[in-house]
Amino acid sequence: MDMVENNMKTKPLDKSKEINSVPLLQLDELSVYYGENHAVKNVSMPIEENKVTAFIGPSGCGKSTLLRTINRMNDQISIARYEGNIEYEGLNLLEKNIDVVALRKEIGMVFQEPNPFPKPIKENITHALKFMGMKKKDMEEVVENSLKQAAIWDEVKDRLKSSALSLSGGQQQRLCIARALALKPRVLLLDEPTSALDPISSAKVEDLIIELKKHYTIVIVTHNMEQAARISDNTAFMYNGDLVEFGNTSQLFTNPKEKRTEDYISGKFS
Ligand SMILES: Nc1ncnc2c1ncn2[C@@H]1O[C@H](COP(=O)(O)OP(=O)(O)OP(=O)(O)O)[C@@H](O)[C@H]1O
Repeated sequence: MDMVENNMKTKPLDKSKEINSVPLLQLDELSVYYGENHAVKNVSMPIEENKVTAFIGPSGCGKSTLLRTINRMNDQISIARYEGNIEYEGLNLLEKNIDVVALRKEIGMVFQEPNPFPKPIKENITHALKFMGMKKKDMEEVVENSLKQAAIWDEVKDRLKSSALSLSGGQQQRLCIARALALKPRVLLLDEPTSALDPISSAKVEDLIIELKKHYTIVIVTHNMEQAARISDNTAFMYNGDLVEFGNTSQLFTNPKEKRTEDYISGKFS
């Protein structure tokens, strides 16, 4: 996908936080400010391809800000500004000339509250495809495939013309995931995608995330440490804007290197 006017080279990266494979995204000395508030402080970490990376940490530590910076959602906040690099395919995604619309197709996002359009189920998928000029017969295939990938096809295939708002919260969230998948992203950013759902719906979304990582790279913000332990391969623990510890999830949960990580995962503070 062509996301820039001119191809550009990024400066050499700090590889100190790198893990075994070549990462799809590399965050390098990334800082995000809201006015004077330094919300994310010099974060460097890799995001591996076809893995689930979880961001955990107490409320206000900068998890969502970090997530939203990856596909430039924070551009919509006038007082937000950032420094550093997010390297992806040889580009720095924070450069001004990045086409953020193309970027958000390639790095899609699903939010905490399911937010389907108040339109028929099928139109939730086809809405963006129409704008992209896709032919009707190609759309049928994309609708079916993306609903199947989001593990909701069997539940909706006979009611595609019903309003998306007639679905349960968990079904709505899987529809939102299908809507993001229809744009053929490489990366999915999930901001607490199960926190508004009941346990059964949450479990379905967790199963779906594990299935989706075969084809997509997933980054998830979660307050739920059991969830991070269950579904993620790598975990970043943040505290007060700092990346305190990053590493393999089972290692971080069973043998954390930092005292603050240990205190957080053992429930000494929340
Ligand atoms: N739109 C905004 N405008 C100004 N400041 C913001 C904005 N969004 C977040 N912040 C500030 O940035 C810091 C980090 O917030 P952020 O929402 O990223 O944390 P979080 O770890 O995701 O929290 P939570 O778990 O409660 O969602 C906080 O100090 C917060 O007040």
